[in-house]
Amino acid sequence: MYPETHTGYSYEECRATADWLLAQTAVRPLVGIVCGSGMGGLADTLKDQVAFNYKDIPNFPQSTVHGHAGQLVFGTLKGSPCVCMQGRFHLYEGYPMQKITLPMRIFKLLGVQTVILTNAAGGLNEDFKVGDIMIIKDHLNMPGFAGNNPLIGPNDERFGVRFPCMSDAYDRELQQLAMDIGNELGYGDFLREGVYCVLGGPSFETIAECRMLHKLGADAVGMSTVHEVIVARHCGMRVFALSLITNQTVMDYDSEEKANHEEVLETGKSRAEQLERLVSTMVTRIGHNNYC
Ligand SMILES: O=P(O)(O)O[C@@H]1C[C@H](O)[C@@H](CO)O1
Ligand SMILES: Nc1nc2[nH]cnc2c(=O)[nH]1
Repeated sequence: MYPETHTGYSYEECRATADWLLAQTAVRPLVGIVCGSGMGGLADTLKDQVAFNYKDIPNFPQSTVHGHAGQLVFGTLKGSPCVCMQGRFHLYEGYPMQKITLPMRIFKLLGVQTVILTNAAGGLNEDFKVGDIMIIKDHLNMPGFAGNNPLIGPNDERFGVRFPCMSDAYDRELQQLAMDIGNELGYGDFLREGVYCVLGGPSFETIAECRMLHKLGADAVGMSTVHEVIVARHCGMRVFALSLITNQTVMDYDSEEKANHEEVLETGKSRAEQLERLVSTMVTRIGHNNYC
């Protein structure tokens, strides 16, 4: 009934992957973290690490992008048990959406309650600067408008309902917590909030596309996160996400600027320490069983 590309992995296959991982580590993570381009250093801050190469994990895809190491790292962040994806999967790598988002279901079956996602994004909001950290309050799912959603295909109720709500995709308590911590850490000058728009990539946007996305209400544009968020919410995990504004998108035909991946990775490096401090402080302050 459904084409092969829309069937994804079964509940039993996801369970087998999660059980394989649980058998090899004593860490029982309550928080799952996904590192964006150039932000993999976050995983290095975990203590008592047990790390797995993606190629060794049953059913896992491989990372093919520079700046995404391809390791799943278990450990503790200031005493809190976590699992961290040092490298994520993108549509443009050629994987079906069900494969890109498989790790969210594995997180859920490992016992994760809260997912923290980071990404590199181009700034569309003219008030944003390179190096700003944007707390994501909502998203525009452009591939979704064209009928590409990771939940297309048979729905297994053991993961979640057929028609999940997305008006509460980004947890408001966690957004407030991030804002409070950011202000305490003195990040007020570069901490923002806004709407993230996902496109398929890998080409960066044209000037006309950037102008259109801005008019549609997007503050930043990228190539990830949204599909993971949809699957994480579908299976009932709380979600917090942030974008590092690694480049300002080009909106002007007189501009000489050109988006490039090297700049993205450079900005990631230059903000790595602040980003790591924000995320690790959040992890220590997140309550579980749905309380903050
Ligand atoms: O994984 P993220 O969303 O951080 O990666 C962004 C989008 C592309 O993969 C890459 C472009 O430089 O960075
Ligand atoms: N689509 C898109 N993704 C990005 N990732 C980092 N910068 C950008 C950008 O300008 N556009």
